Amino acid sequence: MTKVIDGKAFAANVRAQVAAHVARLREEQGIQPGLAVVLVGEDPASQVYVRNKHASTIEVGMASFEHRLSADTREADLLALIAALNADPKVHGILVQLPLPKHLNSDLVINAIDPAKDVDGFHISNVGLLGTGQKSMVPCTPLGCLMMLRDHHGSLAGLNAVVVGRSNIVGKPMAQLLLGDSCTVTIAHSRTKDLAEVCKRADILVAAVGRPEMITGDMVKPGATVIDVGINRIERDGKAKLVGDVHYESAAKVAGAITPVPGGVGPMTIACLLANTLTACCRANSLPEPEGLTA
Ligand SMILES: NC(=O)C1=CN([C@@H]2O[C@H](COP(=O)(O)OP(=O)(O)OC[C@H]3O[C@@H](n4cnc5c(N)ncnc54)[C@H](OP(=O)(O)O)[C@@H]3O)[C@@H](O)[C@H]2O)C=CC1
Ligand SMILES: Nc1nc(=O)c2c([nH]1)NC[C@@H]1CN(c3ccc(C(=O)N[C@@H](CCC(=O)O)C(=O)O)cc3)C=[N+]21
Repeated sequence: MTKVIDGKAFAANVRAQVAAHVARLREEQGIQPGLAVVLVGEDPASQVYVRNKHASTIEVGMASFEHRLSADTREADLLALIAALNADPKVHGILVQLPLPKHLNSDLVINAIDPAKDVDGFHISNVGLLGTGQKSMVPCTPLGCLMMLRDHHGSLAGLNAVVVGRSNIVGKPMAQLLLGDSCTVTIAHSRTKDLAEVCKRADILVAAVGRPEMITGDMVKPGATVIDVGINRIERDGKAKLVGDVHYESAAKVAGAITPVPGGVGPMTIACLLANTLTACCRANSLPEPEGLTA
């Protein structure tokens, strides 16, 4: 029987652990973790996502600071806001929603965030720390995937992992985390030859491509664990629908375990954002970090 990995339930459990830790921090230390989210422009998908994040932040007892800037915001003004958030002791985590409008240099903006407050783990310092196996802030989506994989497999050591996609926000950090857990890692991308054959070797197959239902059952090794990171809004039979990068129906027939979309990786991403904010707050105050919520 194929196991459906319930990311929604898993995420609820992570959020409950975060909430319990936050309550203790407030009672025992008088400290409230705070998360600032910066949204530039009016991309509708980003707006939904930012609203969800705000609600979850409040729900676990953290302070939420939202900054909505117009699409034509000047780079200097965005950098000034980041400098103010870096200096604000009530803010322990800063997230700048991506993608940014084209006239803004996202590398420059991300690298302006204090690495200790970079709860996305995108700052060059955190990328370097992760790559060298040092303590860092770990990107939320790959961290969520890792938590589900560890829960399902116990040890990942020696397993063949294939990550399809090499973006800085998902594919590359995912590969680093799997390597950190001693998988034999392959990173596939748009120039990979015979993608089906490469995927078919995977005990763990992570799809982060951004192409609706591209990974089909015939590309999956029988019994493999399939993690679907994709979030694609498509129209089918005249209705709007959310689908992953994996063709769920055919892949689920072959896989040993699989994450659905919605209800898989997405909810874990938000839960890990809260976990990272809590971790950042504990580090900022030289307090013990939450256990089981970091990589
Ligand atoms: N659930 C969640 O929390 C999150 C979900 N997402 C979703 O995950 C998906 C990936 O996001 P992201 O990493 O930002 O996307 P990017 O567009 O930045 O990267 C996509 C990657 O897929 C590769 N790719 C594209 N086409 C093919 C192909 N035909 N065969 C093999 N590889 C291909 C690209 O290769 P190349 O480098 O050669 O161009 C690239 O490396 C999206 O659907 C996104 O919405 C993203 C973040 C969080
Ligand atoms: N700086 C930055 N950090 C990010 O982590 C980041 C970002 N920018 N830009 C956009 C992507 C995308 N992303 C998602 C998070 C949660 C869901 C999520 O909760 N999805 C629900 C469905 C939600 C729905 O119905 O729309 C689910 O899969 O069940 C989706 C997508 C984070 N991203």
